[in-house]
Amino acid sequence: MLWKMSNSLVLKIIASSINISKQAGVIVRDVMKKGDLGVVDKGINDLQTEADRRAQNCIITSLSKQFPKISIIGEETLDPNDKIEDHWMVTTYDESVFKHKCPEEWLNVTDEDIVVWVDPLDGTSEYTQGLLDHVTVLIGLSVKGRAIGGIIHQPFYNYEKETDFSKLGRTIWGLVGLGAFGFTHKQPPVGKVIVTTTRSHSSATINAAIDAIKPDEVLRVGGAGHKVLLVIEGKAHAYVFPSRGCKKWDTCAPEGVLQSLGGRLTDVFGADLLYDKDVNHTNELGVLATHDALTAHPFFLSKFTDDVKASLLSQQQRV
Ligand SMILES: O=P(O)(O)O[C@H]1[C@H](O)[C@@H](O)[C@H](OP(=O)(O)O)[C@@H](O)[C@H]1O
Ligand SMILES: [Mg+2]
Ligand SMILES: [Mg+2]
Ligand SMILES: [Mg+2]
Repeated sequence: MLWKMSNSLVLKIIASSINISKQAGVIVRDVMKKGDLGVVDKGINDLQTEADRRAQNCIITSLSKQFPKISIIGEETLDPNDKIEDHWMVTTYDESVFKHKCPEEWLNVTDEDIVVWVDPLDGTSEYTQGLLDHVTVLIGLSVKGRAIGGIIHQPFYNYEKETDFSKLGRTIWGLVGLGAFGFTHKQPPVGKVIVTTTRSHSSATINAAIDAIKPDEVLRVGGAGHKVLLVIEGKAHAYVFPSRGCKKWDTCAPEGVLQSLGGRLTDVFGADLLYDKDVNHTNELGVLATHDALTAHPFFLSKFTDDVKASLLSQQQRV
């Protein structure tokens, strides 16, 4: 136990969150298997299911038990009287994380520096429509307001080939300074431009921004986590979303993983997203995520016209 105690707080949170995300994935699959999704309408085009509620209870209860002094912010507003089942409490670590040396920059991080952003089920609308590979569980780690790592658990990975529900799923994690694990990192094809964007929250501004890029292909899919997976697996060069609506819990884990691989996620103006505990939860000025911080990111940023930027600023002012 002593060797575990000597690990950095950052590695411990990641190692714990990996196992917690897998349990949340079990919950998400179980609710689907039972078939009663318990859908609640939270607003326009914004659903919550029993799986969102149970998975968030699992994640928050487990993380706050293990790390009582860190800040944890989850997407769902839950009933404090919800029943927490015993097996939702995860206290184990993914031991493989401790084979890595914590990057020096994260060695002295303290509880007060940390905010964990939790999206218990990203892609809820797609979950209710049976687009199961769009669904992820996101646990993002921010330190002093910046996303530095995270877990993207995809509970239905392989569902088109694998019929045994208990064998489904994969867990990708990353930490800036260390890299990302649990999948094969690929660069997107050279000589063409592929972008991914929303399938269910489109707008004239988003379409105008995509037209200006003149992409060879547009992948309209659900889930912020899923879109960033497309970028890190080389299926898209960029996730383009010049609109408000995406939240900090949608972007923190994907940003942490993407950055650990040399990619970048910013708003449409190229500014870093901030993840302090008192920050506005909405990414008001949109999201751009690209596979490469140095060349692709400036290229896509340069394609946002003044009209697209003005539209985002005017939406922000109306809030
Ligand atoms: O966790 P949920 O509510 O499913 O997260 C949403 C995001 O908030 C939303 O931005 C995404 O929109 P698009 O798919 O239209 O880009 C949605 O897919 C979910 O990830
Ligand atoms: Mg939601
Ligand atoms: Mg989400
Ligand atoms: Mg969600």
